[in-house]
Amino acid sequence: MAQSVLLTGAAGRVGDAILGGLADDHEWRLLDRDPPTDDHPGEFVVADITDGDAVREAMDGIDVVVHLAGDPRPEAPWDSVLTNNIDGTQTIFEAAVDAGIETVVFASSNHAVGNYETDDRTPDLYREHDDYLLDGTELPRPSNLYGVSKAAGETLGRYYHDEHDLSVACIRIGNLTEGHPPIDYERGQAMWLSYRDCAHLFDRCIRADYEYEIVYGISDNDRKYYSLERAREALGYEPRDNSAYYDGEDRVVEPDA
Ligand SMILES: NC(=O)C1=CN([C@@H]2O[C@H](COP(=O)(O)OP(=O)(O)OC[C@H]3O[C@@H](n4cnc5c(N)ncnc54)[C@H](O)[C@@H]3O)[C@@H](O)[C@H]2O)C=CC1
Ligand SMILES: O=C1O[C@H](COP(=O)(O)O)[C@@H](O)[C@H](O)[C@H]1O
Repeated sequence: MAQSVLLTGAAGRVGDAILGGLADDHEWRLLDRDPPTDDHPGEFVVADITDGDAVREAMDGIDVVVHLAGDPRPEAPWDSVLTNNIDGTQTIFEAAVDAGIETVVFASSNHAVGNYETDDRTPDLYREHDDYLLDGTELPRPSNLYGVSKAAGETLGRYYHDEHDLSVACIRIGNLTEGHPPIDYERGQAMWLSYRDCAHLFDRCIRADYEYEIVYGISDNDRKYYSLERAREALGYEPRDNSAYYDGEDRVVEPDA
């Protein structure tokens, strides 16, 4: 069933992938502190996610919040992730409770668990023969302060689920790259998320019934070290892309990819 969705961070890359695939599938209200530069579906609210009043107003009549807004830089400094990623995400969850929203989907990151990639595991971890898999039940092990902020967002989601009954899905997104997997970057190929798999995954998060979930958001890459089992089971995610279908440059080597 089509839902009424508030998409924060709508002017960014993940927002672009989601709207590129799902513009006609839901009723969209878009929010970003940057005004739109292109055509977009639905209403566009220019606001900062740390502005509780503006965020609460933007949630009026909304069923599902997809929360992408934040500082996405792995090297982002503490003051920025504290404000945009931690305070901003808490503002979103609190406003969602006030507005009677049922479901919040949170854009977490591979960097929440980046320090499982220890020297003794890499680079084999990024290769097809290696069978080490993280499955979403492991403790956070952030690789930078940005990753700390994403682990904090997941914990905020856990709290707002347990105390306020929100349904929350945290998606540990890998490396979203348009058109083809990252070139000359094994880690990026292991955690590649194609645009169409990204749109499909967020569609499943919008439509499925769940309590609190942490899942990995990557395509079905042969090189993967993140399990997709929970995303398949809890959300019905069925990825179609695989970085192995490319030749390491930008050419498709599988005819049906
Ligand atoms: N692109 C990727 O491969 C990955 C992205 N993510 C997460 O997905 C989310 C979206 O990432 P991208 O689209 O790549 O980043 P982006 O920088 O392209 O988009 C983020 C958007 O959020 C907006 N924004 C930032 N702070 C805001 C604030 N305080 N109030 C209102 N709007 C604000 C920005 O204006 C921007 O349009 C981020 O939370 C990021 O951490 C996680 C893992 C991988
Ligand atoms: O969380 C994120 O992760 C991706 C992939 O990380 P990288 O260190 O391999 O580049 C990153 O591109 C994106 O900007 C970030 O938000």
